Amino acid sequence: MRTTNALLYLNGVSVSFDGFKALNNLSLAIEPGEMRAIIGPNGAGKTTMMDVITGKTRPDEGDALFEGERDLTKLDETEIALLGIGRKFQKPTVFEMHSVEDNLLLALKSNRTARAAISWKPNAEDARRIDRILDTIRLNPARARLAGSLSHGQKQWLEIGMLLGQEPKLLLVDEPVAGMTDAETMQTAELLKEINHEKSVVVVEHDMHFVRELGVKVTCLHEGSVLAEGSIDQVSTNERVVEVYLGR
Ligand SMILES: Nc1ncnc2c1ncn2[C@@H]1O[C@H](COP(=O)(O)OP(=O)(O)OP(=O)(O)O)[C@@H](O)[C@H]1O
Repeated sequence: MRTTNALLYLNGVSVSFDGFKALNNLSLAIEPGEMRAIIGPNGAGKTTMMDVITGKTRPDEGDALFEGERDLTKLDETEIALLGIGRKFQKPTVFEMHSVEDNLLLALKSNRTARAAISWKPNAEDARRIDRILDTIRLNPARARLAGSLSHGQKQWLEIGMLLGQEPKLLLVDEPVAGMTDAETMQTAELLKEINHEKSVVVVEHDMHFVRELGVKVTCLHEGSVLAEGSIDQVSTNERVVEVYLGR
């Protein structure tokens, strides 16, 4: 097996559905501490890539190495989550009838093994962690509110907070700003930049204002492989990217 210093290294990954190649020899490396934005037209393979990283989909070919040694293609979804890869899906799935704070407590609790979770009581350290997360996700003033009463954007932030409660090393975030107001979108960029001080992040997003605001390296996928990679200015002026994605 190859050795790599990358946190996440996809090498020649292919996935076919009924003969259709959703991923086609995809190679990509995310460095430790990096935040990467992934863009690309509908059907480019972004979700399938996330599914391979999280063990939901097994590739037909290729490796997916985490921290240089763990082959994600040999692990199941739970094992991959325990390794420190957390995923946030597009639609928020917070517990609407619980308070913001209790949602975060539940996330901390579910981070325990089933046996340890039964008798788990939050201690002072857990309380500090929840305070920190609430500050990061801008929901400290709303900590006692029912999650169901939050705006769509706030629910997305709460779910990002719940993900942080699991203490992942790498966060995968799928279209976080879809349906957000412009102000929420810009705040989400700030929030992810803060999170990136401590964690690596891969964010899939169509909103190019948001991607520009992130100010990170961008990868454009097309037909299951990398079409272009570089700064937002390099990628957004790439002729092929304009042709297949931005110019539509
Ligand atoms: N389980 C499946 N069975 C059959 N085809 C699938 C399956 N999952 C994905 N595909 C196909 O694979 C291709 C890649 O899909 P994928 O969802 O990864 O793209 P995407 O880049 O995430 O698109 P979007 O921006 O619309 O979310 C699409 O053509 C899709 O129809």
